[in-house]
Amino acid sequence: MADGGSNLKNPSRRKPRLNPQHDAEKHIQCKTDKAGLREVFVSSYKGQFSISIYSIPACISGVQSELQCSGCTTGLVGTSLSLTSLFVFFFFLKGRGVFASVPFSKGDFVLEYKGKLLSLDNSATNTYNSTEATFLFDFQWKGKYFCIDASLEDQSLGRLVNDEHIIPNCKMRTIAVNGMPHLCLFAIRDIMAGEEVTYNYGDSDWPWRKQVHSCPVTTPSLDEDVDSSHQSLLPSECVEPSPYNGNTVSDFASKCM
Ligand SMILES: C[S@@+](CC[C@H](N)C(=O)[O-])C[C@H]1O[C@@H](n2cnc3c(N)ncnc32)[C@H](O)[C@@H]1O
Repeated sequence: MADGGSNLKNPSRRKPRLNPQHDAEKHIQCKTDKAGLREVFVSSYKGQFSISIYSIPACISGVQSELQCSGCTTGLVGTSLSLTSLFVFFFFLKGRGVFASVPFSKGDFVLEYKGKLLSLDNSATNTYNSTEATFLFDFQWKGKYFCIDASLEDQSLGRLVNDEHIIPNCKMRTIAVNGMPHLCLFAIRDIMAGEEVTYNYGDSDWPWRKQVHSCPVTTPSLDEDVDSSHQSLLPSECVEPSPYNGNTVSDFASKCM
């Protein structure tokens, strides 16, 4: 019987799967995002809004139906249900997110969280507004503290991946290239085409997590996970400056070979 040229019928002719670590290194060096991912603005009502109950933070001004955070622009707009209550409902819009347009397998490299690498050793003072601060990712590497500042709108996708602390499909790990750390997302389970790429932002009490989940699921884990998190940006902290006073380290990335 003719095999029709199908790789499915002849496994030896299938393209070998790239080692995920090498795949990550290749994309870091080429400074490109992987094919098979796309940016989507999450704007429909179908599960894209979360409803949070939260005490009224100091940065909120206004009364009753027009409460609005003076510093935040990430969808932090809410309506007071009761003047006497310390609680208010907020409707959070996720904004942009990253979706897989092809399937990914458990273990695959998915994306790099690109940005400026800042170190506590560097002395320049950076200040961020509340929106920019949501793109700062703190992590430890070789016993030192670093931060990836992804606040610049650079068209990269890693900075647009949203938080999911119960059933994330990716986990952040550090990958060293040319002696410098890079933050990369790897799939911790199979990801279907059409699924949103997510990871756990860390242990902060993020306001959008206040929604009720009826079916908690245990999160699978990988070794060598990075001990890291986005900087906490609770409404009451939204004008706090970044603790990082670092110079930009921008010359570590290799040119595409
Ligand atoms: C690093 S940015 C992610 C990209 C962002 N969605 C955007 O459009 O720029 C982090 C911000 O996304 C939003 N976000 C992330 N995960 C979310 C979630 N699960 N629910 C609601 N908003 C989320 C919050 O506004 C958060 O401050």
